[in-house]
Amino acid sequence: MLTVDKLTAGYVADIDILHDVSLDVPEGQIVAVIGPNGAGKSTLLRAICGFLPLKQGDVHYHDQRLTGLPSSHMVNLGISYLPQERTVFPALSVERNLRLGGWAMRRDKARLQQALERVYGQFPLLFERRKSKAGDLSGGMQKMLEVARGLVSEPKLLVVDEPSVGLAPIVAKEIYTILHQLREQHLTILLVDQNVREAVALADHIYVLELGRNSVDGSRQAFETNLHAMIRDWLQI
Ligand SMILES: Nc1ncnc2c1ncn2[C@@H]1O[C@H](COP(=O)(O)OP(=O)(O)OP(=O)(O)O)[C@@H](O)[C@H]1O
Repeated sequence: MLTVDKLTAGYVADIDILHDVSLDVPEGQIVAVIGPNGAGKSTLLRAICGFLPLKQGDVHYHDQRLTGLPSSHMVNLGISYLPQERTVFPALSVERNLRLGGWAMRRDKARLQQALERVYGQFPLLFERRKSKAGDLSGGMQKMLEVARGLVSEPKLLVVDEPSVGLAPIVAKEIYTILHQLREQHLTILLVDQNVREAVALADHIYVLELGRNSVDGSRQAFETNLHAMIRDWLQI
């Protein structure tokens, strides 16, 4: 569904952060990218989603070349990107935030209403707080709102960067429960995560990025068997 082929990118002209990175995200699967701090995981998602120009390589989504397309096109193609940074509009209500997620369908009021009802069905806590200002929600609920807002547009591919960063472990657990539910619904997800254990538990296939390059990749089963050795390697203990 999504193919990244030998992608090279960086923030300034003469320094590359990613070098020849390749990966495949098959339809209906969850693919996780893990790796040490600064490996370039967030940079990879930014480059895939059009927020950072590629210096070399290609990104294809089905038969469409994404390379060079502006990030604003992604939602029309069925791709929803949830960056690591907080992106809720704190002064707007939960419902107004969700409606912004359905911006592309704003002229079709019945469809937007249906999409909201579907999302409220998945996130009953957000329905209860629909009139609250998003800024009054806890950090965990704000992240939940971001995920829900990303789903209003009925994406085919969800690109998620570090969904649990900054959240207390018990709250992070709720976010992973939501991602597991999305997996049951066969949504295709590309996930970047520092939480190796959760990422491996969730993903069908895992890629390790080190110093901006592909390291190993393999199935969840292979990683579960090797997880301890891998974490020891990273921590160098
Ligand atoms: N906006 C930016 N401008 C310039 N350099 C950046 C920018 N964002 C990240 N970098 C640099 O790119 C490199 C990779 O960072 P990136 O955030 O992609 O790594 P990461 O694997 O996601 O790590 P982390 O898990 O710590 O976020 C780092 O050296 C970082 O300093």
